[in-house]
Amino acid sequence: MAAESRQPAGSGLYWQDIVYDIPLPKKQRKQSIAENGSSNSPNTSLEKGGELQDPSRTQGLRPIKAGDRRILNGVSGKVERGEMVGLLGASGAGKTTLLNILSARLDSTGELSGQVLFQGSQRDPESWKRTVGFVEQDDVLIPCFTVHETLDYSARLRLDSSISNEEKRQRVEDTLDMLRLEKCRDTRIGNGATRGVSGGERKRTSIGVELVSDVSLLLLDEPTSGLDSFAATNVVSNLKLVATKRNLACLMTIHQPSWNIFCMYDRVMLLTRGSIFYEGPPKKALEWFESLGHRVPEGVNPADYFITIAENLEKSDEGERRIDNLLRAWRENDKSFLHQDNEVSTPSEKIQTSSSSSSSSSASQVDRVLPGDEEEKLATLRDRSKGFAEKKEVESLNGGERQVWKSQDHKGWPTSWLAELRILTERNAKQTMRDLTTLIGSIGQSVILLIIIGFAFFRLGSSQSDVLARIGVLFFLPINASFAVLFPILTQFPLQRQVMIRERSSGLYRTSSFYLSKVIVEIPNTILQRSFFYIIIYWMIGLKGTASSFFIFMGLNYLQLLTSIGLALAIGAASPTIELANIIAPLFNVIFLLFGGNLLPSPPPWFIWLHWISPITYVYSALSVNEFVGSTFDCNGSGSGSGSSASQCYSTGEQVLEQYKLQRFTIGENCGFLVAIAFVFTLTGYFLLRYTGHPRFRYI
Ligand SMILES: Nc1ncnc2c1ncn2[C@@H]1O[C@H](COP(=O)(O)OP(=O)(O)OP(=O)(O)O)[C@@H](O)[C@H]1O
Repeated sequence: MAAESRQPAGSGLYWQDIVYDIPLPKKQRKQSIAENGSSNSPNTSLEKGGELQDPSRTQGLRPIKAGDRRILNGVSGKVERGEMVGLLGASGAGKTTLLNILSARLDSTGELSGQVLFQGSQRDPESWKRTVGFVEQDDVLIPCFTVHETLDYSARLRLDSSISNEEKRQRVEDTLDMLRLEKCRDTRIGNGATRGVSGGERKRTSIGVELVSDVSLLLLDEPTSGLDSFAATNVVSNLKLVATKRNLACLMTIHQPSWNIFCMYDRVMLLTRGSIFYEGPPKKALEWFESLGHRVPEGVNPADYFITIAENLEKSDEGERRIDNLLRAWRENDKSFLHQDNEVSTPSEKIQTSSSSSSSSSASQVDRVLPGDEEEKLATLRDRSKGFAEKKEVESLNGGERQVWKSQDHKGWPTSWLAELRILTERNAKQTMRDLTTLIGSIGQSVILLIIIGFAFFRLGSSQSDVLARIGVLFFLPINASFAVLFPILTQFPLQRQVMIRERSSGLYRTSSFYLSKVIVEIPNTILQRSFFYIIIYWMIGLKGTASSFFIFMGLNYLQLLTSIGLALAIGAASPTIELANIIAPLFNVIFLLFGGNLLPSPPPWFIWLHWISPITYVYSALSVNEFVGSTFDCNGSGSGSGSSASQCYSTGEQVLEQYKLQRFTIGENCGFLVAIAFVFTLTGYFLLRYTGHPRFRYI
């Protein structure tokens, strides 16, 4: 394949002959395979559509297989250090897919080929995550933190432990300054529920999160989407400044930019149907398209116009021919362009590249890779590109403007496991304490239930009806705790999990330190919140009342809280969204409730295991043993005994335990089971998080 022999090299990111095919939807796939014979045959039905849909024929790329759809058609390009390049195209053109391929974050669907080189070599999976900054379209930030705190945590987690705290603080200040975030440094990020920074400030904060470390390459997916034109211009002009100052290679996708923004790029790449139809300085695009007969009408934004003519919105044959011509013209130009320095050749003339796009024009010496597989040419190319990189570095230092940060070793983890744990625990604790809605909601719920349960079972005595009330309340308390613990954790965990996935994609920390920090914060938080409930309810209800039984009551409830925290973390780890978590959580609670008490006197044998894994089984049993052993009750004239009939009387607590089969295990044994269940649930959560929250990379 052509790509194998052409190896570009340079100071930035290069990609060559990227081809990406995905399977068609099931029905169309079946039909396509049926028409073409087998899934390994070339997709002839696509070829009938014309040259446009068969890039493999003209470009020497692999053919599209039956049942597949081509998303990217042999796309090549580059971004040099210090350069800001815009990737434009209509919706569905393949911009995000290309960005995902370049950042190595493409999912495992589809067949991918081509080459991506960074600074002359293939991307090294060991260091790539920390070399590239990737700003996703949707900001994943923690709403309760201020802009400064967000960047500060990012710096502490991203920067090497060899960098002093003072320098880390300085980098945060520099980043705030560079992205013009000074004015809102102490404003919270906010979300739909609480007002925070503006959309543009939020986006610049997301960019700052990546920039605070010394990434060499910044990829951004639609950083201006959802912003008004002022905020969008602001974001792009800031990025331009940062790319120059920090000598960053910066590539961003953008949808419908204003002409003003369009002209800010050093170079633009226009994409349609997975193929490039223009690449070069933005202003030269006017001449290029005019030479093809597409003069921008008066009053129309040229950037919009270029994208529109490469779309067949009218769904006509003429539209198809127009797109065909645009792609063919660029492909033909592209070939002659391979041998040009600083020039964009049009079919009718050669257009000298403007000197204003200095970085791209110098870079264009290595812009296109020489055809053929001659090693000598390749070596020359590498030398030229390295010379270019060195020259730029010297220029930057002489200029004094550029901000050169001490480079880190991008391999391995930035900080030690203990430092990760400390920073993440601090961040988690702060987040939990600041989530006032959840905190007030949980406390409010506890107070209401305290009043209702407390008065419903107020000061139980020793009558037979109070015996049943005691049994009832000892079953109800763990059930209530299970619901009360699960939901607050699950309202926070999915967002934290999302942040974790983003941060782990940048190689910031290990899953174990993140997860342990969560456990460390949740245990005291839950225990503190629930303690006042247990203390008050114990005395309101009038349970046994001895010191030892009170402390055992508290201890047993705490152990049950640990099982609920473990369950919440396991559900949260497996649920990508709050919605899913809120569907799964009640399911477990209801199952544990149903099989954990006396609701089913004899559970079906094939469900008996649910009885044994339910924490309610053990806590209910232990609470009952704690309450009833040694207690005596009034019979009020009814006969004593251990029978189950309503007329029978329980005169001792032991009779109650026997009747309800609650004395199978001692309190100590029940505690052992609860500890084991809490441990298994928590550990399951860890493995689920490791599996579901594992960032996946795909290199070519
Ligand atoms: N894994 C996938 N499964 C199904 N379709 C996919 C997949 N990946 C990409 N596509 C399709 O590839 C095409 C290009 O998608 P991509 O997201 O790259 O477009 P885009 O140019 O970024 O569009 P937009 O500006 O709307 O985000 C779309 O038609 C999309 O549906």
